Amino acid sequence: MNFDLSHEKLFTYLLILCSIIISFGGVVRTHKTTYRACAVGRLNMAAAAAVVFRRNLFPLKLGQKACALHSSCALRDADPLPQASFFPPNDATMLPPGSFSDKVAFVTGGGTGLGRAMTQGLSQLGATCVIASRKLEVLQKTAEEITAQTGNKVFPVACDVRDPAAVAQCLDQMEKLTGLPDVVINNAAGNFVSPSEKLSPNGWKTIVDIVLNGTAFVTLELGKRLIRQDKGASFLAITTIYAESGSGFVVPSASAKAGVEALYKSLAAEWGRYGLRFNIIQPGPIRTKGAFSRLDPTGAFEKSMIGRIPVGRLGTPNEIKNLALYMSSHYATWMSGAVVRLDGGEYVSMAGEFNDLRKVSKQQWDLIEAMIRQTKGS
Ligand SMILES: CCCCC/C=C\CC/C=C/C=C/C(=O)SCCNC(=O)CCNC(=O)[C@H](O)C(C)(C)COP(=O)(O)OP(=O)(O)OC[C@H]1O[C@@H](n2cnc3c(N)ncnc32)[C@H](O)[C@@H]1OP(=O)(O)O
Ligand SMILES: NC(=O)C1=CN([C@@H]2O[C@H](COP(=O)(O)OP(=O)(O)OC[C@H]3O[C@@H](n4cnc5c(N)ncnc54)[C@H](OP(=O)(O)O)[C@@H]3O)[C@@H](O)[C@H]2O)C=CC1
Repeated sequence: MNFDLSHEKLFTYLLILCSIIISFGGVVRTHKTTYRACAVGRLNMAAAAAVVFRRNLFPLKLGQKACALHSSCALRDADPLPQASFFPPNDATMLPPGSFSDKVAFVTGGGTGLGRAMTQGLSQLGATCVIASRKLEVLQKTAEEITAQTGNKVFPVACDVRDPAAVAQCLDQMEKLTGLPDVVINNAAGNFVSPSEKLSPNGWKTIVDIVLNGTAFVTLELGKRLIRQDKGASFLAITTIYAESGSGFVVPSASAKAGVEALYKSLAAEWGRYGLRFNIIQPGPIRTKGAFSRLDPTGAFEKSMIGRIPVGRLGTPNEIKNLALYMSSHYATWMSGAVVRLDGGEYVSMAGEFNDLRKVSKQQWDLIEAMIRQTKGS
C-alpha cells in the first residue's frame, strides 16, 4: 500500500487525533472549570483542524498564512469575485405595499433562514402569517420580531412535518387562528453532506421524511381542506438546483427534492381545476446558518463555489423573498407548474463542457487561435 503522508497531512491527522482525545477528555471530566477549559481547547483544536483541512484543499498564498493559523480567521466568509460589483443584490421588497392585504400565508420552516425572510416579506406586504416547524421557541422569537416590525400578526405553530398527525393538528390550529391560507410555502428541509457509503437507513429516511414526505403531508392535507372549502391558493416549494442534476454527497436531499418537483408539477396539472397553483424555486447557494453549518462546516468549499458562479457572489435571502412573493401573489396567477432557478448562473456554469476555458488568458487564446487556424485545409 502506498501511504502518501506529507508533513501537512500528517499535521492535519495529528490535530484531528488531538481534538478527538481532548473531546473525550471533556466528556469524562466532571469538574466545571476543567470542563470549560477543555471545551475551549476543543473549539480551538476544531478550528485549527478546519484551517488545515481548508489549506490542504485550497493552498493559501504566503501572506495569508498568519491569518490561517489564527482560529478567529478559520471560518471567515469567502470574498465575492470582482464582477459581483456589477450585480449588487437589491434587498428592498419589490411588490407594492398591500400586495398581500387580507391574505393568509403558511410557511414551513418560517422561523429561520430563507423561510424567515419570506415570512417577513409577506407580513410587510400585509399578510397574516402562520409559521410552522419543530422548535417553538425559535418560531416564537421570529413571530414576535416580525409582528413588531410590520404590525401584522405572525402566529407560531409547532409541527414536525414528518408526522402526518402533527401536520393535521397544526392545520386544525391554523384554521382556528386564521382560516385556511391563500399562500403556502413549503420551505422546511433537512440536509447534511455525507459520503453515501456512510449513510445509515435512518440517515436516508430522516432527510426524505422531512423534505419529500413532509412536503407531501402538508400539501395533500392542505389541498384536501382547500378543495372541500372551494378556496383557491398558491403553493410554492423551495427545492434546489441539484434537484435537476442530482449531486453526490447530498444524495437523500437530491432524491427528495427531485420528488418534491415531481409532486408539484403533477399537482399543477391535476388541481388547477380547484383553483390551486403549484410552483417551484430552485435556489443556488445562500448564506444561512442552517445550510452552511451542514453543507460546508469547515468553510473549505465556499470560495470554490463562488468561483463558479458567473455573477461572482452568493445569493441573499431577500432575493429569494422577492421571487417567492411574486410567484405567490396575484401578479402571477398565470404561473403554474413553473420551476424557476435563482442561482447567479451557477447551474449552467457547472453544466457547460467548455466553461473552464474562462481560466484561459488573452495570450493563451492568441496561441490557441493560431494553432486552430493552422489546421486550415488539413
Ligand atoms: C459552500 C456552502 C454550501 C452551502 C450551499 C450550497 C449549495 C446550494 C444548494 C444547497 C441546498 C441546500 C439544501 C438544504 O436543504 S439546506 C437546509 C439545511 N437545514 C437543515 O438541515 C435544518 C434541519 N436539520 C436537522 O435538524 C438535522 O441536521 C437533521 C437533518 C440531521 C435532522 O435532525 P434529527 O431529526 O434530530 O436527526 P438525527 O437524530 O440527528 O439524525 C438522524 C439520522 O441521520 C444521521 N445523521 C445525522 N447527521 C449525519 C451526518 N452528518 N452524516 C451522516 N449521518 C448523519 C444520524 O446518525 C441518524 O441516523 P442513525 O442511523 O444514527 O439513527
Ligand atoms: N441556503 C441555501 O443555500 C439553500 C437553501 N435551499 C432550501 O431553502 C430552504 C430553507 O433553507 P435554509 O433557510 O437555508 O435553512 P434552515 O436550516 O434555516 O431552514 C430549514 C427549516 O426547516 C425547518 N425544519 C427542519 N426539519 C423540520 C421538520 N421535521 N418539521 C418542520 N420543520 C422542519 C427548520 O426549523 P426547525 O429546526 O425548528 O424544525 C428550519 O426552520 C430549504 O428547503 C433548503 O433546502 C435550497 C438551496 C440553497
